[in-house]
Amino acid sequence: MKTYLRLIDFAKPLGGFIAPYLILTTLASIFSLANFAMLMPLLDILFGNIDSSTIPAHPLTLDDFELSTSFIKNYGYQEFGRIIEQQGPLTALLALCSITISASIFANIFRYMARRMAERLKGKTIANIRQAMYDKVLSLDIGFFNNQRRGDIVSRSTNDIFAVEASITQSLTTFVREPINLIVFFWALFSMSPQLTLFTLALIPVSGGGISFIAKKLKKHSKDVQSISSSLVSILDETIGGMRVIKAFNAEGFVNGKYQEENDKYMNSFTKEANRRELASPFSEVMGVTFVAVLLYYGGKLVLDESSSAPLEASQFIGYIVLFTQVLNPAKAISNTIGVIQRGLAAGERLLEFMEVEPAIKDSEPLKELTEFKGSIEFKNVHFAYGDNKVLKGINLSIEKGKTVALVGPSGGGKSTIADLIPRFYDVTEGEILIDGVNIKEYSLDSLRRVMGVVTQESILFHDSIFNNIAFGANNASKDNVMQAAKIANAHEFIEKSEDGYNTVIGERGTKLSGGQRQRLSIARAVFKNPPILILDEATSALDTESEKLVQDAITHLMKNRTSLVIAHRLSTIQDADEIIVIKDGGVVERGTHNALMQHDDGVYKKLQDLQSIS
Ligand SMILES: Nc1ncnc2c1ncn2[C@@H]1O[C@H](COP(=O)(O)OP(=O)(O)OP(=O)(O)O)[C@@H](O)[C@H]1O
Repeated sequence: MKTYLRLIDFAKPLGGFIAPYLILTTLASIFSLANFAMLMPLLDILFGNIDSSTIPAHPLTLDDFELSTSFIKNYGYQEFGRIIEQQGPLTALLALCSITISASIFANIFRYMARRMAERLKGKTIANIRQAMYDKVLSLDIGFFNNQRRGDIVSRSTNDIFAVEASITQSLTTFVREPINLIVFFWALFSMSPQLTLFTLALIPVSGGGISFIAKKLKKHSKDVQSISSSLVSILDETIGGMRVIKAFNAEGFVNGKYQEENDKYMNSFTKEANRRELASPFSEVMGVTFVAVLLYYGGKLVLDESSSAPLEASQFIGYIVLFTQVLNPAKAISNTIGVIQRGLAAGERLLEFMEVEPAIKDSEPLKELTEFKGSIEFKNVHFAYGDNKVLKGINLSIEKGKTVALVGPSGGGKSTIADLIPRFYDVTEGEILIDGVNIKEYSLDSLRRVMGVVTQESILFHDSIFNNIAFGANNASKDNVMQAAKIANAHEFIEKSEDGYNTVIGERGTKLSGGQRQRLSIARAVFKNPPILILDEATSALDTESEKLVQDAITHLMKNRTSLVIAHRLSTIQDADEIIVIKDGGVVERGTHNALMQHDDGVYKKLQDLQSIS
């Protein structure tokens, strides 16, 4: 119930929905009741039970109106009697049929209007949930995504949202609409024969109990189906992302086997769930027919037994049975909805579980704004671990304003991790990082990240125009500024040659561009942002000489007049750095200028340098 109430929150505000929906539904229900009730006078006209003798000695007028079936019946029969007397039974039949059609038209107009409202609510709910999911994804820290499969999140935001949406809106509409139908129809049934109606009411809990038992059984399987289907999305996502490798390694069969295995699991779970779900329908069907049969027997006895205290006319009894079948529909709808809700709740729990994840990195109060970078970035005895894996062990370093510090060292030593700590992609586990003497945790994340630009080893581009990729995150960027940034990053020329220039849409993750072009766009993006601090994970090693020179030039332009932390893989690029820090196994093993480090004959830097000059 708690889950349900929290999910309902996404459908809010409900104020504008409930009242009009209630009114429209009540009107629709009253008109359909009128529609079905016409059967009784119809039968009575055919059997000759209505004629001029049904006009009482003191005819009823509308002043005598009261909301009871007996008034409506007597008044109606009196009027039909009049028509038969004056114009014959055929005209009365015609009048009756016209009333039936009109009632049906009105019932359907109101029902349609109510449905439109319900659909709008559905659309709104789904949009709200999607937005909340997306907001949550954006708010989470990078570390979260290391442990979570992407497909799982994608699946939650599609399959689970649909299940939740169906269950919430269906429950809201069913639980508003069907009780009204039940009240209206039961009111009619009750005033036609209290005895018979009390009898049916006593039977309802029996079928209700059976149906809710099945609904409970449904819930467990739904959870299995949802989680397997998200695993399928994950595999598909990984397959598309890794298509080159799959093909190059002839691994189609291998990945297909994995997919098939999950798919079979899905099929089995799905079938199990569907079998149970489908059981609900025949179960309630048989229940309904049994109901009617019991009712036929009991009601038939009342019709046949002339001496009964509450005798029933045959036409009334037939009318009663028809109305009663209409009561079964809402009852069935309610029981179906219980099944849908159970499924929705299983999906809803998964969604809420995701929405409850607190980002590990967030602003702490009171906040300081880092408006301008004035002095230095300092690492003081910084330790860091990914879970239990201790990666940094007591790093001390300082980058003065305007200087360039380069990190070099063997792969896996912790260089990228050091870089990730400055924009707080991760938080230190021990020690502190200061900017202008203040712990970076005291600054707002927004202002901290505003003063720095990050160029990563892998150029991350979005499926959008080149213009928007360069001006990423900025509203109303001017064409001149974007072009200027592209020129500095040596990207202007190739952009101009692309089919639509700056408006060319690059494929997903920039697949339509070469590696060097992608990197120059990433650099242009950093130039455009124009941050005082630059964090650069160099990736020139993957490029050919021509392209590398263009990228290297771009980087040199980018670093001009900035404070930079550069992770260098090609040592030739950082020889002019103010300080070179050699990182190995999570610690600083050497530091100094290029010339100073080259003096240590058996130093790590010298060895790395020698290795690279051989290759
Ligand atoms: N997201 C992560 N989750 C867990 N462990 C990680 C994660 N990223 C890196 N590591 C581990 O942390 C250690 C340091 O990695 P890091 O990427 O900082 O090294 P690096 O010096 O930048 O290496 P390279 O030069 O190859 O890029 C490695 O042992 C790596 O396995």
